[in-house]
Amino acid sequence: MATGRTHRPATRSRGIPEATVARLPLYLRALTALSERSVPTVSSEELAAAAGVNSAKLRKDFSYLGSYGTRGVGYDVEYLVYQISRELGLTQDWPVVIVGIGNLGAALANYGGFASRGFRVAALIDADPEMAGKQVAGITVQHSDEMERIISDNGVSIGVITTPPGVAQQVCDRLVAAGVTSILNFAPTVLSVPDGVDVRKVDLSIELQILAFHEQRKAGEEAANALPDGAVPASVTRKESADKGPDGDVPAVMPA
Ligand SMILES: NC(=O)c1ccc[n+]([C@@H]2O[C@H](COP(=O)([O-])OP(=O)(O)OC[C@H]3O[C@@H](n4cnc5c(N)ncnc54)[C@H](O)[C@@H]3O)[C@@H](O)[C@H]2O)c1
Repeated sequence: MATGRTHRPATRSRGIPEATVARLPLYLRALTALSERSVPTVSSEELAAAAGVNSAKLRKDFSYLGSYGTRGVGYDVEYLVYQISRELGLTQDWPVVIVGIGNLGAALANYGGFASRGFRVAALIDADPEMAGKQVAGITVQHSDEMERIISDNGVSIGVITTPPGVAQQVCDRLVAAGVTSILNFAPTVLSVPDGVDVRKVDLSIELQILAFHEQRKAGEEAANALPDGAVPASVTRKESADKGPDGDVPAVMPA
């Protein structure tokens, strides 16, 4: 769901392209489901379908891991889970801090899925003195005055920003100065970071706007199909042209 990009070259240090890295979590999710059902091996076609990826792309991706499968048998599920987890750095514990413990920050803190994937919520930080000392998801919220000490004490390298957008850059700057080198940003703002810091942005409203665009297009196609050959649906034409950007050929999907 992350829609952002990382501030890194397209190829990682060990020669794995960024696009392959982005697909590894999809394979891992599908493989984990197979592992939970005690399925021992899987063909590239089955795994590609489960991960929603083209099977030729999957084979190419796995070749970067040095995993080629066995003809007629497929890939060993457990070994691939291990290989991908190792490649993604998930075989080690990653302490994470969440900054901004409002609706979203508290919901993320309460989400059990992070810990099972190797991400431990080490601290919750908020600027509101009323929030400091409160328990959220069994963790005591700490005041943002303590941010630098908390990051250093817990060896945190990943920070999650769920503050209002107006303060997100300032929070990001403090996180980076304190030693955080990866940021997951939920605030609808573009963050500037120095080289060596990765930022991923999650924005559900942009995802919804893209879906709205596709819904509108499908509705237009249905209306066109319902008309006799050659006729143009006037209302749809008007709506589409009104929603196009300045170039005329791109939808005006505005950032949140
Ligand atoms: N990415 C998405 O899909 C998505 C979805 C929902 C909300 N959001 C965004 O997430 C953010 C949080 O939304 P919310 O509904 O939880 O808001 P909220 O107002 O409930 O919570 C924000 C929290 O941040 C704290 N805060 C403010 N300034 C701070 C600072 N300088 N340092 C530390 N904490 C600070 C506030 O005290 C508050 O507890 C907003 O930017 C919102 O736009 C994103």
